Amino acid sequence: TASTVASAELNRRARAVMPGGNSRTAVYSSPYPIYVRYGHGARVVDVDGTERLDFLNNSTALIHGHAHPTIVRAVAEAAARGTSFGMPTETEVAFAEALTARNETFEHVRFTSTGTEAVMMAVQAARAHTLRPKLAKIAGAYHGAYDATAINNDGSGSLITHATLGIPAGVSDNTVIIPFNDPEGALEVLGRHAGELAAILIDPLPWRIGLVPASAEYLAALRGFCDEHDVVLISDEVGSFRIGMGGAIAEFGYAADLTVLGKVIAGGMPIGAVTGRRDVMAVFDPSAGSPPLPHSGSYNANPVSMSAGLASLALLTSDEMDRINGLGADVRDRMRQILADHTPGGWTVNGNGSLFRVLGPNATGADGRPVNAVNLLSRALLRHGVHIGDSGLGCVSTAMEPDDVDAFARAFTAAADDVRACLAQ
Ligand SMILES: Cc1ncc(COP(=O)(O)O)c(/C=N\OC[C@@H]2NC(=O)[C@H](CON)NC2=O)c1O
Repeated sequence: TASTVASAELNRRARAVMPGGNSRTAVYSSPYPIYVRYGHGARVVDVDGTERLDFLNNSTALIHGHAHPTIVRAVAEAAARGTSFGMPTETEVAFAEALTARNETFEHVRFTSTGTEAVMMAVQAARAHTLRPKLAKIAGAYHGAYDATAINNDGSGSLITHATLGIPAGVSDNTVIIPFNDPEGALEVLGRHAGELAAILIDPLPWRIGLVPASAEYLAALRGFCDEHDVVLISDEVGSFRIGMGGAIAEFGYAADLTVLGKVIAGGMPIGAVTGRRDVMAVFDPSAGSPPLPHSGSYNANPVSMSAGLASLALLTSDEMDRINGLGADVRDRMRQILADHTPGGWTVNGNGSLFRVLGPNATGADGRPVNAVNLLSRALLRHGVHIGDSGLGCVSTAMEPDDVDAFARAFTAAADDVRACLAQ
């Protein structure tokens, strides 16, 4: 097993100055995370010098892998001209044109620095447009750190409202929870709040529920309800936009009123975007005096993120999307076969396009205690030179070739054997 001494020492220093030594819950790992020294293409090298294949790619944001030369050049050239200004730049206009060209429902767009902010502004825009207070979201779905959405966002699927600690009733009372992929159940809940709903917020391929796609019947039911009651349908595609050239809900044959984007659209630089119907986006328009919904942010549309975005979208051609979606299907099939051949069963591999998520059984360890089999698998993969999320999330990047999928499969086989040895026989 590769040394992690340098990571342990860095974490000791980190704990002295940060809660748990951590700035981002999803990156935390006990007893300590592995610290990265640098990444290149499909690989990352840690501070102890160990190289691994990176199939997590920073929670799938790095669709072109690490330090892609075109993106590095775009970032460096932009930074050399100044990293941010109190005035707009041409790259903001060019990126807005490139992004809105990807889907005919993207009539107007507005930039933020994170997906969380974009979700927040989409919900606020829907409330300002409809002057209604309530937001409906899918039980279990994650939409970032905005408190109105940090309710029932842990993948549990329970319709019982449970909010992140400290969220006041004044916030959680305005968030309505609907079941996922249950058209009748969702319409029953929505019908009880019809006149008070500003928006229905969905992720068409929700991570925490297991990366299972929204069904056509479910999307049709929500679309129909929104049309009937003038409710804004918001598709949060921070993670799922990458499954098709126009995004996820378009791939599934439906259209949202607003779409929230992030991650891959800037290929590794901080980014978020709200895009959609011109009449809803008009709440942000300051040209008629003060806008109904003012929205600022020190780095909104900063030229470095905009330049990285132009480079990322230019690299995300239809051929490249088809290629990584093909590799994604191959990696999901390989994992299913390996788990079937090398473990006692109870595993599922879900995902669309270049995304995957491995779900495992509630297992018992050799010591008779319950174990999180997916966590065991992700740790075993780290020992065999591959990084995926500790919840089983991962993806293929455009920096990958079939040889990388072969190397992944070899490591996955060894990791599956390790997991089997850890489980009660
Ligand atoms: C659908 C969706 N909406 C909003 C966000 C927030 O964007 P951000 O502020 O740019 O991080 C995100 C951001 N990150 O998703 C991370 C992803 N989502 C998850 O639910 C899990 C986190 O749980 N361990 N693992 C992950 O890596 C998102 O996926």
